[in-house]
Amino acid sequence: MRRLLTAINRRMMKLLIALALIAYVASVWGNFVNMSRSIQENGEQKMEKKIEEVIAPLRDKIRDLEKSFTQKYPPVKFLSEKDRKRILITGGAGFVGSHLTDKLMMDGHEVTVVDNFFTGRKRNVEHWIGHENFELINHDVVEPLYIEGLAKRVGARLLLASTSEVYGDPEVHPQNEDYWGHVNPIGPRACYDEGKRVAETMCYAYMKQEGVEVRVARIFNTFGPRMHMNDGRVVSNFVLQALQGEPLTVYGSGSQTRAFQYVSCNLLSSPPQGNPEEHTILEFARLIKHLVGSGGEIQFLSEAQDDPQRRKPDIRKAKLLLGWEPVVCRVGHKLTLYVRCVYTVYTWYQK
Ligand SMILES: O=c1ccn([C@@H]2O[C@H](COP(=O)(O)OP(=O)(O)O[C@H]3OC[C@@H](O)[C@H](O)[C@H]3O)[C@@H](O)[C@H]2O)c(=O)[nH]1
Repeated sequence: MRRLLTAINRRMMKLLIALALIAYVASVWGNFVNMSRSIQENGEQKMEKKIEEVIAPLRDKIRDLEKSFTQKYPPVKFLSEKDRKRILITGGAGFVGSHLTDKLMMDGHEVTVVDNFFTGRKRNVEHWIGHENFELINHDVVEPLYIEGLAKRVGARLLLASTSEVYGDPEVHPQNEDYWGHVNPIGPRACYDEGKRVAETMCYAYMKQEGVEVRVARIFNTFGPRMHMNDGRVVSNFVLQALQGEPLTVYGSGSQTRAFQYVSCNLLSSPPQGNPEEHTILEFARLIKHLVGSGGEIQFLSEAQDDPQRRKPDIRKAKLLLGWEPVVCRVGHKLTLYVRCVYTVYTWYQK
């Protein structure tokens, strides 16, 4: 009996040991499985993180692309086939050109912009990219006669964007359409001034010889959003200098005058184009200083050679024949509107 019990106990012992062994192996195995699972999970997380890092910028790109597909364009008028014009704007991605592009697009015309992007910027017209009425071509129109030839071939009317610089340092004040100007042909400003004068000459010669319809707009000092910050003109210089707390650089005594025109006023077409509200450069410097509220002093530098001393457009003819006058910086509203316009540029630069 004792022997039987001992045998049973022994068996039980063996069984218990076997069970304990199995439990031990199972727990070791369980730990091993857990460990390898957590290693795997860790690895997966790391991998997921890496994939996410690679994918995130792609996802942003896709979102941008989707946005551009569903892009909302500025409101465009509907024009019938008969009234809708096909218009080519050379330099249409530049400062003035892009505002003209906006106006003509919103008026419902088909606009093709050709620009070599030397000074023009794609972002100035990017809000039209993809619109069915809009085309953007990167091309250098080196030869104005090419454009005149094109105008002749397709029977188009040609508008030349000329400048008040064709009057040089004027001896007639204010300057009207009939004044021939007073330009130093070998001075530092000559290339620009004479370049525009010869462009006018060629357009008129082409009109006489080939019967191409030509218009010339002599644009006076223009400012507004999309102006180049570093082109050295007085509006950009003063606004930037004031924003950076630097002295405002006035060339000469500052008694020379200009009549500044807000860019959108230019687009109502009439030669010459400008705001007949005349200010001295010193007044203008004080105005900017006051607006920006900077501590920058006014610094007088030496006078620029051949700098026109007085400039202001005579807009009587445009008013009489075309009913045109600047609407934003209108005469009579003096400083309030004028300040608002300068402020627009200031906020544009701040952006
Ligand atoms: O930092 C400056 C810059 C300019 N000026 C003065 O401010 C006046 C205006 O100078 P800008 O260079 O802005 O403009 P300008 O009138 O000389 O020429 C302008 O005229 C008509 C446009 O067609 C031309 O593109 C533009 O250059 C000038 O008397 C100039 O000497 C300063 O006193 N300080």
